[in-house]
Amino acid sequence: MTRIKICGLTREADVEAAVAAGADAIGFVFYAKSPRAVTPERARALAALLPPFVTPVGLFVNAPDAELRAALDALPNMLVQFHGDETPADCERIQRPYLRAARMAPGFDLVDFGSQFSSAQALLLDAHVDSYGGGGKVFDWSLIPPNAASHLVLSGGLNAANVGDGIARVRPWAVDVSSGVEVSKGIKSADLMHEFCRAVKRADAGLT
Ligand SMILES: O=C(O)c1ccccc1N[C@@H]1O[C@H](COP(=O)(O)O)[C@@H](O)[C@H]1O
Repeated sequence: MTRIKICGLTREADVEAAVAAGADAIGFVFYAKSPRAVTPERARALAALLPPFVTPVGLFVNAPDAELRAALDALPNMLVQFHGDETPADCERIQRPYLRAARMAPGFDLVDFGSQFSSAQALLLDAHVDSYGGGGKVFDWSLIPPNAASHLVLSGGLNAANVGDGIARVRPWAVDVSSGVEVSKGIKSADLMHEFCRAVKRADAGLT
């Protein structure tokens, strides 16, 4: 079963629709330069809507310690997604389970990256974009070496039309989507989230 993370939520209605669609994890972006950024207070209010077994995930890009700490304090059960240039020591210092984003491009050594971040719960594979992420860009999945990590989260430009192919080819532990279920940046579409989750279930059933 492929787990589903929907990232970059900013509105109560979108959180409720994502849960209804079947998301296993909901991402909150704590990166001020992102159009999807939320404050710790806002994320806490949104995360309060999550039922049991749906995980809040906090996304950070090279966050100063004080910002990181404020968000971690506001959401004590949040899984952390490091999406910038954080070192293994930066990631381990917070003493929380974390995902480490790898920005995939030709020549990137994912096996070496994975061994540096062996304490990560999973590697999240995203396309290399100047803005760090959320760019809706698909990377070349053939860049993923076999056995790159025990748990991979496939992301980068996924949508209902291509996620089945991604699952069939990469066999990830989870998929992560942001722009592919949006009507505009930070504003999700309930219909697109449902279509995306249905496409994942179809792929899991071998129907694509
Ligand atoms: O969503 C953002 O604004 C963002 C900003 C900085 C780093 C990562 C960001 N989002 C993550 O990017 C990937 C791919 O998103 P998309 O589906 O291609 O739009 C995903 O993991 C988001 O969590």
